[in-house]
Amino acid sequence: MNQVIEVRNLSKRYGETVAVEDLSFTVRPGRVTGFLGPNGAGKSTAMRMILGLDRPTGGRALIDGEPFARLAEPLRRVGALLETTAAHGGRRARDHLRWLARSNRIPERRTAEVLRMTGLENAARRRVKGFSLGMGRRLGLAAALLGDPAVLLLDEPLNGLDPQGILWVRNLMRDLAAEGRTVFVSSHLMSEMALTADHLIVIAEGRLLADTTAAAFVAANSRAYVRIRTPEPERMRDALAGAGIAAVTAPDGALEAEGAEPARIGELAAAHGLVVHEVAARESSLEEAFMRLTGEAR
Ligand SMILES: Nc1ncnc2c1ncn2[C@@H]1O[C@H](COP(=O)(O)OP(=O)(O)OP(=O)(O)O)[C@@H](O)[C@H]1O
Repeated sequence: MNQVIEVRNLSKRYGETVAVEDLSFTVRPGRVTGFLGPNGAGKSTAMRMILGLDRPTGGRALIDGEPFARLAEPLRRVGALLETTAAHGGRRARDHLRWLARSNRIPERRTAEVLRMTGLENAARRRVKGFSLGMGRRLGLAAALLGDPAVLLLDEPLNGLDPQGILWVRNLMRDLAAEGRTVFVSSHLMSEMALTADHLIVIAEGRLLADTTAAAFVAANSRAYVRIRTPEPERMRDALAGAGIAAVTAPDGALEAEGAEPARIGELAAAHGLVVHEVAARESSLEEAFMRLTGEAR
């Protein structure tokens, strides 16, 4: 079993709306792959097609070389958490999992294991309709883990979780990948994925924008610079240029200089008799880089 998710020229249209357009990528085991895109980018639609819940208008998605619909006992091969994953509200958490286990010939003792893994032991006998959003997500994860699957697809698993819950899910995903599983997780937050994912697949408006390691994305998109505020920006810019330091003007009129430390800039200002109101080392955020990248798609 190679545990690879393969998406080839996948497209989906809803009437006039293009949800996914000619998307191709491969998701490999042993690492967390983040599936990133702004709201409405087509992440959920692509995941639903991989899981055989939506029919593509073009292309195909394969898991272990087969369409999901052809996998025998799918819960034992692929665990999925979708934004719409729901349990019957009147059911108790444990009974919901037992019912799922029975339908996939999964031993009943596994339900206690996944309830423990997801921190729901004490809620096992509670009815699902009384669950908080975070507990519902935990129950969804418990269901995804039930069949001990080698492939996991998680659609926005961090939504609705408190900081503790976010940390817990992040560690869980990393552990699952370290065990050699394929972990494919969608998010609209770059900052979150930079902390969790080893590899990134970025889409906007249904199209692929980047397929890269998270480290390469961070290196390519984080920019260190020094922000300088002065009443004489033109003279400051000349002084910087004279020292071979390039600077650009920010929308608020401050200068942003690259390739020099704040101390060097302070010394230059003093040497030229320039008044400065601010000299600060800054780094552009990944969220900005992500917005630039996905914004350019428009
Ligand atoms: N059943 C549907 N009928 C019509 N249009 C749909 C349907 N499902 C999705 N769409 C449209 O397809 C596009 C992609 O939606 P999708 O939910 O896949 O995006 P997403 O990246 O998962 O966004 P989000 O982060 O908001 O969940 C959107 O324009 C959406 O309105």
